[in-house]
Amino acid sequence: MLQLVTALSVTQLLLLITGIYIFYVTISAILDPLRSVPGPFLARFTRLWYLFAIYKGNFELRDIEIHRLYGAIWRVAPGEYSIDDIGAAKTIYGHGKGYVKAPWYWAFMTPGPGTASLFADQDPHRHAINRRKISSLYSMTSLVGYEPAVNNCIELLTSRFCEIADAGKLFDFQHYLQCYAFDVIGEITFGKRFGFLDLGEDKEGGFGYIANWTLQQITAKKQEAKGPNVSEKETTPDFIARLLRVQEEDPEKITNSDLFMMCTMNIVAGSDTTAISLSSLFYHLMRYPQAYKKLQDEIDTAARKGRISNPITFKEAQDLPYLQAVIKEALRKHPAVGLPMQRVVPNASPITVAGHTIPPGSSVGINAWVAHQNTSVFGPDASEFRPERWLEYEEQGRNGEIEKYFLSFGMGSRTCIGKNVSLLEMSKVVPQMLRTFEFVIDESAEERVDGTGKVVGLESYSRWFVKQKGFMGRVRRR
Ligand code: HEM
Repeated sequence: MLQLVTALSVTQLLLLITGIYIFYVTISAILDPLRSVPGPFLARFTRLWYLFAIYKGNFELRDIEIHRLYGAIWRVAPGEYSIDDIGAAKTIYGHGKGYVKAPWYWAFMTPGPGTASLFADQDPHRHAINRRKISSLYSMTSLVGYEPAVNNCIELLTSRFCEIADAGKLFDFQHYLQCYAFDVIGEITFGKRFGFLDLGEDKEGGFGYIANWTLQQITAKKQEAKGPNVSEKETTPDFIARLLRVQEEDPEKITNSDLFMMCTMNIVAGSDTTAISLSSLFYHLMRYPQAYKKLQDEIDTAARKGRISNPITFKEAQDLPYLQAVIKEALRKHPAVGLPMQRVVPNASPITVAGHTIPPGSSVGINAWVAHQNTSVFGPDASEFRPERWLEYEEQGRNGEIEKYFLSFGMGSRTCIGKNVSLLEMSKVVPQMLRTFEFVIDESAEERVDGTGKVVGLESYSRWFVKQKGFMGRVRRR
């Protein structure tokens, strides 16, 4: 046999390998116990269909479209399924159900043995230990300490918008909201901004730039901690200072690689997501003038009656019901993550969706974009931006029920640890901007239209995050 193979030319060998591969995937597809699950033909045989669909940059829309065609489940790749089922969400993401993150998350792993980013870790035990180490830094009580950092960045964003308003310039909203989100998370994490708002521009270099910057800040903070100014050390409220204090007491508890991982995670997971959500919020306010006016009235009335300070505190912002409904609706309408959040079906807890029992080892996930367009949960107007729906759910006592399918921050044990931080950033910046400026979308903004010609949102580009582009607008002082 070996002699036969070695006698083949390179072309013949390649043809043989291709033939064996095609035979293998065809037999696997025929014998697949879930062959009745619908989906694109190619996706039965290869992951390439899924990879290509993601590469095109608008998978979230494709996912909605295909669910409309096939219902609650379709195959994205062999052994991998996209699900749209509120009952399944509890099983897939519920605490203690044993559904771990799928191998897809390896793409986000940090190099190095024994280390794993909190976001990508597939080991539930190690993940729980690491999450516990830092969860208090994201708690509501810790947030008060981060408010001055947010205030500083709001002040800078206000200065940039004043300059743009006075120059009568057209500007890209997404860009400035991105600068804001990066600088806030920089200041919260390291007590130091990236400086994007100071310059009005961000820096090229992606993850490499962030990793370098993080290392520099950790080194600087460690030096500072060794310095004589102990009183400053004790009052500094930033994230890294708190971690260093824990490390000093117990170096085993927070290792150097923990420090690096936790700080970079804040930047990587917390900046684009917040900028995307804020862009969604400002875009929808401008496209739904009634909602804009209602929010403006709520803020102006609260300011007139002295119910909000300048700058507004997080506590005061939480007491503005329409503002909170607008934030939630912006998160619902344009979730930051645009792919199904895939988990592996465990032996102990299989799942049945639309009559299909999915075997252990398969990958299943729900895409927040699909969930949030589900009309049986969010009503026939699910595709509309209507903040009032959140106030109605509350009145009807249905909040708990709806929350089960609100997936902007994920769900269960892997739910977003930075949720409160992002709500702090959003809740403060929106009223501050609206009481100072008037925003108008420009006709040159790039928008998505559906098959009927209806505008459905801003043009976006997605791989994992669904990032808006061409969000051009104007700002005037009020
Ligand atoms: C509006 C802003 C944000 C959105 C929409 C968002 C969304 C999400 C989602 C959907 C997940 C779960 C992903 C999955 O299951 O695959 C997640 C996890 C995570 N997020 Fe956020 N996020 C936001 C802000 C932040 C901020 C500000 C931080 C940090 C300060 C942060 C840090 C993390 C971390 C560390 C995880 C992994 C948690 C774990 O696996 O235990 N996020 N986020």
